[in-house]
Amino acid sequence: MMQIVAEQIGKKYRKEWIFRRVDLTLTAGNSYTFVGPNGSGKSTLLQLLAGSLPATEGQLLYSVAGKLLDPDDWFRQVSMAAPYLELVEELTLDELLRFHQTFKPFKAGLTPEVVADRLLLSHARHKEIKYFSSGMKQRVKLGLAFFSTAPVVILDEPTANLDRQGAAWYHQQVRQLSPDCLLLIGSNVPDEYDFCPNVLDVMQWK
Ligand SMILES: Nc1ncnc2c1ncn2[C@@H]1O[C@H](COP(=O)(O)OP(=O)(O)OP(=O)(O)O)[C@@H](O)[C@H]1O
Repeated sequence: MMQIVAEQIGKKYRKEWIFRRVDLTLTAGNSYTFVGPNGSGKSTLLQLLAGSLPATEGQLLYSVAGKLLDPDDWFRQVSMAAPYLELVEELTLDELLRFHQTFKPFKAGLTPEVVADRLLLSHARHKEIKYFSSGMKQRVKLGLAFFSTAPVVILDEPTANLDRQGAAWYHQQVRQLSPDCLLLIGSNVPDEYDFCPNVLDVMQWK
């Protein structure tokens, strides 16, 4: 079983501590939402937990069935969607899905064609991502996270840019995630995490 443990982690930018002494044990099969006001550190903490930003102090551990993973292999465990993570704009949707699949496989039976269909974007398969609307791009980012085999799914502001239909799609998909995955959300919108029993306020780590 996948587990992420944070021991006394802290992050400092220049002279300002964004958070300190964060102790967490995040276990597969659960979802956790990090909440807090704008600028409180939700995105920074999610990027640390994803292993994509280094901590200033403390230690982060990834383990599977009690066995520690090499930090170089963490990225394989994680699929992350966030407004600040860009898609490759020059590719068509079809090309992007094929490219993505080469380093993060989709779940069994999900071909790029099926994924495009699940994204409600079959009509846009041959359109370059740069011509997608912000809501279409957001659906693609979420889909790459939802449909990959990575056991850790991290969603920062998942319904940003989504219209009502897009938000309904998000709710439907997030509830269909495998019960064994570890889901981490960063949010200020209660509707985005109404299904999530573990809500953690980042202000406690100031
Ligand atoms: N690269 C950086 N250099 C300096 N300061 C940074 C950097 N990235 C983030 N910060 C600061 O860290 C703090 C936390 O930012 P972060 O984006 O994690 O907050 P957030 O809770 O996700 O906010 P929001 O709800 O607005 O998305 C902010 O004060 C921000 O200015």
